[in-house]
Amino acid sequence: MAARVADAVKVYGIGRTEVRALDHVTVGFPAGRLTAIMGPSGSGKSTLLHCAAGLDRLTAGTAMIGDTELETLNDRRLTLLRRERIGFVFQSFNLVPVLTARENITLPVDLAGGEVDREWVETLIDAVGLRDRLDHRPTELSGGQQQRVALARALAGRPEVVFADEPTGNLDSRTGAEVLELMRRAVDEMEQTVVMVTHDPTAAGYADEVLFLADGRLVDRMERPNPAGVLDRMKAFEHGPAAGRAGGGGS
Ligand SMILES: Nc1ncnc2c1ncn2[C@@H]1O[C@H](COP(=O)(O)OP(=O)(O)OP(=O)(O)O)[C@@H](O)[C@H]1O
Repeated sequence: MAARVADAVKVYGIGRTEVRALDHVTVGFPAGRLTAIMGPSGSGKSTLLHCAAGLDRLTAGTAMIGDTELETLNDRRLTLLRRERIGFVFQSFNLVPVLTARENITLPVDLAGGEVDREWVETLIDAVGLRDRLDHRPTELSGGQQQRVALARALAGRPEVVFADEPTGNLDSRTGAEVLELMRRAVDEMEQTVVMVTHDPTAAGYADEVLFLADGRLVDRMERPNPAGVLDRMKAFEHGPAAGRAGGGGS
């Protein structure tokens, strides 16, 4: 497993304002696969992604990247682990506005003090189709181009796993499809591992497996998903997880 959580509990707030965002979730994210996390709004998708990626800490349970238990790391070592071993893609691209596309792509590796693998970066630049936009700053790029920069940036350090939170949430469907195809290629052709939160059954259709959350619990999973099947399963969950289990077909 590239990453996993075991018996993961995340509670926000205390007393009357307490929200149990993750309620004993155990799940692994296999290396060399694209896993999608779906579920209704508020079901804990982003919380699971953030805790698995070391952006936030669990209240109880364990989160692991490879063989490293994140609970054993202090904040400084957790930051280093994120820099050195994880790639991130966010809905809002999160590029540095004053840097060019090329500088954005190599920034995390530069920050980690690592050697930039020039050949690999050139491969990524061609893979995401940005060769003719490298000297542009983010404001001079379309949303789809910005997200392709963000994806190349996430992959630049050959991370053990890329975590993507609604990577196509700000893109139209055609541009979103381009980004999803690139994530698929990163897995199939570059042996990368991607974990993606999405609301979109079409996006989930690019995954090897879809995990379904409801009320902070893992309620179902689907191998080799197709968008129609994912949509059906989602509709069932909108009427409660019990309905989802009863109505969902095989996985
Ligand atoms: N920082 C926080 N403080 C308090 N409650 C929070 C915080 N972050 C999330 N929550 C709550 O935890 C629950 C799970 O939130 P989370 O963002 O993980 O859900 P989600 O499935 O990603 O939702 P969405 O699809 O709407 O983004 C929700 O009830 C949310 O209101």
